[in-house]
Amino acid sequence: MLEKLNNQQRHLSALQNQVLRNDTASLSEDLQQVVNRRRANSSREAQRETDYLIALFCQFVDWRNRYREKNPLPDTERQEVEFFLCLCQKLFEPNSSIRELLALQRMAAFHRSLAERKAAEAGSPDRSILAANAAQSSAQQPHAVQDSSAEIVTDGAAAQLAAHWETGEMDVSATEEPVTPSVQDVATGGGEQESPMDIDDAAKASHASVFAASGPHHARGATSHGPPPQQTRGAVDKQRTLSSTDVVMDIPSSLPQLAREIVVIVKYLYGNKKEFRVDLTKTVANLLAMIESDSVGSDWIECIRERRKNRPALIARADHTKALDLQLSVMTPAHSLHSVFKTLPVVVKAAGYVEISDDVPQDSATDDAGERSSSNAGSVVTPAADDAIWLISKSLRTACLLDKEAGIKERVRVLLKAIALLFGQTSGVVAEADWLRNRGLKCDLAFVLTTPNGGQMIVAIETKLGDLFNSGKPQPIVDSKGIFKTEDAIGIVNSYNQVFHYMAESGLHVSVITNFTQTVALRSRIDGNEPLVTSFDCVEDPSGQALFVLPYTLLNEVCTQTHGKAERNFDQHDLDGGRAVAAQFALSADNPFGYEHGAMTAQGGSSHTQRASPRYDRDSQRSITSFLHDGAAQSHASDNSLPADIAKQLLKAAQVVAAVTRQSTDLTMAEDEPDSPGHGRSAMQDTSHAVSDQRLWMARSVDPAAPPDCLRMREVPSLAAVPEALRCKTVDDALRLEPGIKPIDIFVGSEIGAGRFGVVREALFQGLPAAIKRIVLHLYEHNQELYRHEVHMYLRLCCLWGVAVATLLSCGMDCHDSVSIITERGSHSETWPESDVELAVASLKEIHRMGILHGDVHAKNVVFVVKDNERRALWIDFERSEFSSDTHKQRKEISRLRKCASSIRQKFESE
Ligand SMILES: Nc1ncnc2c1ncn2[C@@H]1O[C@H](COP(=O)(O)OP(=O)(O)OP(=O)(O)O)[C@@H](O)[C@H]1O
Repeated sequence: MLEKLNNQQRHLSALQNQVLRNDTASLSEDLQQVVNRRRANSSREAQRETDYLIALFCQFVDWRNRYREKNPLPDTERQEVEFFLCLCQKLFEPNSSIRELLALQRMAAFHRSLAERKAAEAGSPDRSILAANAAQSSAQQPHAVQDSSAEIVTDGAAAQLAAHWETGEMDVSATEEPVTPSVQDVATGGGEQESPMDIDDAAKASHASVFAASGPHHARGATSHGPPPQQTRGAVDKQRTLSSTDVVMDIPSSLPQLAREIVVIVKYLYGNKKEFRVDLTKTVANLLAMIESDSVGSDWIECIRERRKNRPALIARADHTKALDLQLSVMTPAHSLHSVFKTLPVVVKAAGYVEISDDVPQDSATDDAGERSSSNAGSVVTPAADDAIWLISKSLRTACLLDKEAGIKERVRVLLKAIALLFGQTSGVVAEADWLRNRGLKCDLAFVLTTPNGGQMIVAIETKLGDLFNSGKPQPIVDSKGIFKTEDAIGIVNSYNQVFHYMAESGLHVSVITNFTQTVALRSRIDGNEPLVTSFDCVEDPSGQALFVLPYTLLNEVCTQTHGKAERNFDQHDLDGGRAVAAQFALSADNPFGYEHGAMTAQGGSSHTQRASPRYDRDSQRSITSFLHDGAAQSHASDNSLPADIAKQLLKAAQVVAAVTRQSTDLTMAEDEPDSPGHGRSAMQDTSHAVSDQRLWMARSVDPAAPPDCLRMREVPSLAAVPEALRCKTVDDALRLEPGIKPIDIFVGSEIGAGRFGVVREALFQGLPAAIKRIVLHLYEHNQELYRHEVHMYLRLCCLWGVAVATLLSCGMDCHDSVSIITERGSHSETWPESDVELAVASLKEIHRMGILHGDVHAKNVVFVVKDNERRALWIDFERSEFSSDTHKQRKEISRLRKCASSIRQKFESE
């Protein structure tokens, strides 16, 4: 029997090594599947690698921005932290070695059980067999596992890294290093271990192999030497003792691959090899030390204990910059979602805050391919360890697309609960489901959970909306022409009500925006367990570019009431009516953004209707207003009336549209006008724009002296543009107008500029006035390069943000095939007085002092802001900037600026 087990074990050793070598020919079917799937994924992943890197980049920038708020310029240490983030992130990637890890893990678990059985049969562990097996497997596959230290470079090895820099690859295939024992070798006490080991020793050694990377290794090469295995063993004794229930994860075996990927990312981040001074040894050591020490883990465990004591208190974060929080909060492309959820126990273990045991029955969660989740093998988080963690792990796996059997409600509910547990309070959510869909994930609802540290995680759910609101019968939400239908919109709203209800149950603070075939934006705010969801917002954005938060309820009400039938499709008028009300809200004196932002939003909303599109001309605006007018009027029709408060809202909304779009010169309608007898019917009957009713709100003739629409669009209306009577004075006012509406993280407004890259729009980014430059990657082959360059330069100039350079608020992968650069928004100087010129010159000099030439000095690339009562000139558009301290070129840039400014001034004066 012993001999049989021994043979089996040997066989497994061989298999495992084959997995590691990607030699699948003679693998068992099971393992072959794992490897094949991994390969398939790799190619798919490879296709989106660039996008993914950009997405990653975006996250890093976000993170870095926050980090740098408190810290000055980047230095080696910080780069290391970023590296650490990369490493964390890469652990999740399907095409990283995670699957291999899982396969290994499974193998190792199997090994352990074999060994245990063997030990049980023999009465005591037969150490010699373990040692013999390991020695044999080691002999069979001397190079099966690369020495991870080969990839761990020290500063001294930077030159060697630089040699690989051009290709962005590290050669990990050949090594002359002594072989680090494979996971199995270690698990079986093998390798060059001479003294026999028991199972715990094996686990220890296994863990030690994890820590092999944390030693003071050197990169391979003429001057570097890997640590002899004996040294690694020496480190073992210092490690904490692990029990036999510890998951055996051979992180070092995956490090070569991880490190290679990370090198690509860092290359992406830093571009310039001279700046690359990352001590990987230290970085990896940090990561591993963290895993080992449980330092992060203990924080978490404390938090979770707290939470358990005081349900449903939210988990307070001990340190948001570390471990799991980071790992899970790094933007997770949809594709990786599966891995995240499937491997959560492993990840949890990696964060070192939960015991993982294979003592409990294995979970039967299945993935969408119907097979057993590989994360189950040998590693199930026990409820005993912590029920919260257990719930998280289990729910995420079962809820997120993995368990087809569970009812949708259950899935959503469990998922949200799990998220609440995991993230505690979440906020600020913007997602475009299309973005996910385009990347191969079918989903109806996408959340981007913003964790307290600002990281984000996309969670996608295929809700089959119909299931939620129509007793399991799916309903199309668009008709054959792709038009969004009213009754379906109602259904969607109802279904989201359900979702929001679950959120409320979970104590989440979540806003949601999601895209359907046509853009649909929904949002809700939930406070504690009291949902404040009384209405939803819905908009179809014709450009497909913008996200707006608009009043759905009103829209729907207006639509059905005015047109009689619910089947009527929403059209632009409906939507614009919605925008008008949103504008009204935004203009309210108490809107959370303050007036200025609100005005911008309002302008964004209303000027949206003004765009050059044939449907957004002045006539269209007129008809919008008429439409609202009619709606209000209809409320007073004898048998089909709108509630008075809705009518009032309509009135206000129309007035705001008129006011904001400067068509209100003869605005005479008072708020109580709809009460006038006879008003409604006639207005309703005559829906043309030329209603000769004196109550018509539109200016009857367009002021010929008024600037053309395209110019007007750029103006931010002043508060004075909104009649006093129309302004909301209190939050209650605003909420009464449109209950439930609150600003969200990103408002994208009208176009404010255009360049080679694409279109720049005004935006509100987390309440700040911003400009979002959207770059469609496929439009121009160098777009990606330009984008990277520009972001890179912004980063280089981070110490001048808000002083001489516009702050880079965010950047990264956007929906569709585009990337965005979001910067703080300023305004151009119209007349370029001498004082502005001097400000701009001073800012330019600051940039020069940083060793950078702007490269595209032009008046349009300077915007002005007022901060601390001080006017500042901020430079934008760094796509053509370059590193140079050439004083001649610097002088040239300054004189060019002066020339540009003075010609604009002269032109202005002559006009
Ligand atoms: N932060 C900002 N604040 C205000 N306006 C901005 C901002 N960023 C960009 N814009 C507007 O958008 C225009 C185009 O932006 P930018 O120059 O960055 O784009 P581009 O595609 O690189 O243009 P170009 O081809 O001219 O280099 C600017 O001239 C400016 O009017």
